[in-house]
Amino acid sequence: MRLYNTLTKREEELKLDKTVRIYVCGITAYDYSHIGHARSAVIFDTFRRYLEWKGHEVIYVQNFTDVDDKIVRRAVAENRTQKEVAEKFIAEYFKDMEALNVRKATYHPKVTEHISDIIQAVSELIKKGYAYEVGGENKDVYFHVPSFSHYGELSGMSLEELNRHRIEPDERKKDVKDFALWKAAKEEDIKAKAVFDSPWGLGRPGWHIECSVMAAKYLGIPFDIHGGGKDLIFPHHENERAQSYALHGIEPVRYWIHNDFVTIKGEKMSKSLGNIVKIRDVLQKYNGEVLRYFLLSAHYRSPIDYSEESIERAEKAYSALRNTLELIDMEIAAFKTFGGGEGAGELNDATSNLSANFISAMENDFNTPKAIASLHEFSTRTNKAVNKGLAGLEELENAFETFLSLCNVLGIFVDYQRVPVLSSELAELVKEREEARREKNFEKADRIREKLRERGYVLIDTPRGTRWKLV
Ligand SMILES: Nc1ncnc2c1ncn2[C@@H]1O[C@H](COP(=O)(O)OP(=O)(O)OP(=O)(O)O)[C@@H](O)[C@H]1O
Ligand SMILES: [Zn+2]
Repeated sequence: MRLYNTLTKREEELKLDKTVRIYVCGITAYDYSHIGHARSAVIFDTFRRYLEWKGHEVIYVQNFTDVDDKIVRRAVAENRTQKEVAEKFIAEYFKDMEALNVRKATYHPKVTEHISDIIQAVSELIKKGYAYEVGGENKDVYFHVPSFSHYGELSGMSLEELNRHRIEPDERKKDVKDFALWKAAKEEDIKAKAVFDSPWGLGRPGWHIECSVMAAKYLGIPFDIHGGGKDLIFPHHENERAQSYALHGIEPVRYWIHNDFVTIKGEKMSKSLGNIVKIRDVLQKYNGEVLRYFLLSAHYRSPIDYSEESIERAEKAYSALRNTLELIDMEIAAFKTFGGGEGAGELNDATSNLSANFISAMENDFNTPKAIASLHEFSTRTNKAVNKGLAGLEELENAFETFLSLCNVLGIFVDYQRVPVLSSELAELVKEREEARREKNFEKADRIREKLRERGYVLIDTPRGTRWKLV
């Protein structure tokens, strides 16, 4: 599989062992999640599903930032604690993710549950000469950027550009680029109960150190893949790499993978711009799988623009795939109930093309829109073959299995309920009804239709005979 690596800035052949270790930055839990957050979650969940489908074991870690300025601000405004705010939005996040078929990670570590690991890492960075303390009773600790010679390589920023970014201004810093590993407690932090005891007094971790520490703890260093939205490349991932490299003395991550944004009228969806669409707002109107399909319908390294029209288009396309799945399944159930189904093998070619094209798209920088196009090509061909009565039982079963398993790789139709084979009693009724229709006894035909509906089946009349599905 080839993937674009942000660190080397080119596509590379992924070299993976049987076990693949992935870390993806999670949300800062201070508000409901929007569909920009959903994109990152869905893309990396799909990546995980694909690797598992290929036979890998995936250890997947996604953190929660549960202590941070924005959480503290909200807690103080609402007279609550940091923990209360974070716990609420973590629970809401899980609800949203469930609707999108985003599986739980192997581990979902939280910052507040790793304070002692973080303190240990910060102490070590000081000991190794990469970090320094400033201040009085409660101290700040900064990472000294000039002490790490590879700084800037991930984001590809020059020293000049880096010096222009005045993050965390503090005249006590030795260099403008230095960033916080540990932050001395402020009044607000104490109010929100967001402070911890440390060798530097009361305070809390800076943002970046959490990911270095939790990734190393759950995955070991180096690990295979680090993901996140592209807004995280700088400063978050640049700083994370610096910390981990300094701590472990080696390149900490083998492949850095970043997704582009969900935009709205061409602008990044973000809380600060006030143009967000919450996941749950979309779910009011659309099935979670439709939103998921929409998010996968663009290449992960291109922006995707959300609008009412674009999600509606996704819904139509999603339904077309679902209809084909059902069409195949109904045909299988009919053959299994009534016999017949010798086909000319017309579908076998469509199925093997589907497999080949889907895999080649995914292997080529995880091209989900191309993979989706291969599903639609298959769908068109299959609809034609089935409707013309050219598809036999064996080829249909083969087509069904392949099609569903590839859709499941994308995380759609994961709870698909098979169309059942009819019991001999119900099969007899269906035959009687066909007979009644031939005799133009529509009253009887309707009575039988009603009877089957009561038993949970909807009947569909086709030129090839009766088909049915679950109500
Ligand atoms: N519009 C977006 N499109 C795609 N991914 C996004 C978008 N906004 C955030 N992400 C990604 O979602 C994950 C969680 O982000 P985080 O909680 O830091 O966002 P945030 O800073 O609270 O969001 P916002 O940008 O709205 O303030 C990160 O991987 C981030 O890159
Ligand atoms: Zn992170």
